[in-house]
Amino acid sequence: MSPVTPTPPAPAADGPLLSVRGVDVGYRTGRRTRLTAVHDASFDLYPGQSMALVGESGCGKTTLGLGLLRLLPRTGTVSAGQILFRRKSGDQVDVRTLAKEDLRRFRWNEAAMVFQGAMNAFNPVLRMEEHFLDTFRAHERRTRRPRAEILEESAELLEMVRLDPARVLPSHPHELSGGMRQRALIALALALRPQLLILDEPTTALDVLTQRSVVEQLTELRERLRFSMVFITHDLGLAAELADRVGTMYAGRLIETGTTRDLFHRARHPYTSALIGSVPPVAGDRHVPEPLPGGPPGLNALPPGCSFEPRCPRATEECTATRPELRVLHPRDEGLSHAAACLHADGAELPTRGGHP
Ligand SMILES: Nc1ncnc2c1ncn2[C@@H]1O[C@H](COP(=O)(O)OP(=O)(O)OP(=O)(O)O)[C@@H](O)[C@H]1O
Repeated sequence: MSPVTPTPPAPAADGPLLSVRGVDVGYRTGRRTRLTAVHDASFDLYPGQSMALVGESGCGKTTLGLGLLRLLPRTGTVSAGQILFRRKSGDQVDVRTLAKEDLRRFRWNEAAMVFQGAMNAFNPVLRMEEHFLDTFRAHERRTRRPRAEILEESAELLEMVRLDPARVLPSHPHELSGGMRQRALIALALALRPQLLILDEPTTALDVLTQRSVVEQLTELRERLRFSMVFITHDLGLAAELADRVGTMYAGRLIETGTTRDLFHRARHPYTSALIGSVPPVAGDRHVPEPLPGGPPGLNALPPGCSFEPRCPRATEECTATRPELRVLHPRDEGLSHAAACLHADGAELPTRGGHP
């Protein structure tokens, strides 16, 4: 079988692939009511970077991920900000302004999403080969290609994620294991060589060994195809392993961003520190996990100051009145600055007991 088509060179390394600026995302919750689930999100993602979004349930990670590709449910909208994306052509577009047809081409060709729980992503009545044929035919710019040619390329994609095409292509989704489906979904998402892959809890439904192999394959694929990744996870071990950058979200806001090392070793926001402290370490360091009591505030009843203040061991009176902005503490190029939204971010070091790399 012919080798997989060589990867086009990554876009000019002189600018970000994705520039998210002041993005708000909300849902309509009633005839006159709205809920802002993501507030003022801003970050730059450069070609080849992998960024994890972490935080407790309901903090807005999935909403932000879906918003970036305008894949929100009907009731959801990106209501403010810009999502600037450098296309393969080199032009920069604001994803918010793409017209329907252009948006359809943008997805899969330039950016693709791997959803949580691969079963729901596939149509149960279609064989896997149909899913590949449909994806290529619906999104490719080229003129209609013969079925055999597309299937050959699909087989190469499946081999790339170490699946046997002869077994997978004729099967229906339910005839495959969860791990096989998840890998097939990753292969499908990469079919048109997008520059950006957004993964929402890519390994959650899988057993530990299968998780491991999916993680290894993602790492390998990223080295080979050089796409950028934003992945949403509850699993801090996965974040430490797959990401070179992390963004912590709390109550709809990005409250700390930096390199993986910054967040796991030099966290400057008490929430990041508590989140890391609340899970067992991946390796080494035998700290006893300390649960983080309470939960994030309701999004329509946010406290006037810092949203984390009611749970924060460091909170002072000032924190009840002033909402801290995400402030750069350690500037670096390529979106890698360490920034935290805490009035006391310059204070004493916070415990980082994660034992993560
Ligand atoms: N379709 C929707 N309609 C209304 N509100 C929604 C909808 N989807 C999500 N929300 C609300 O938006 C907020 C953010 O949810 P989101 O799923 O983005 O958080 P998350 O951090 O990804 O959580 P999880 O880790 O559990 O997936 C939550 O308060 C949630 O209830």
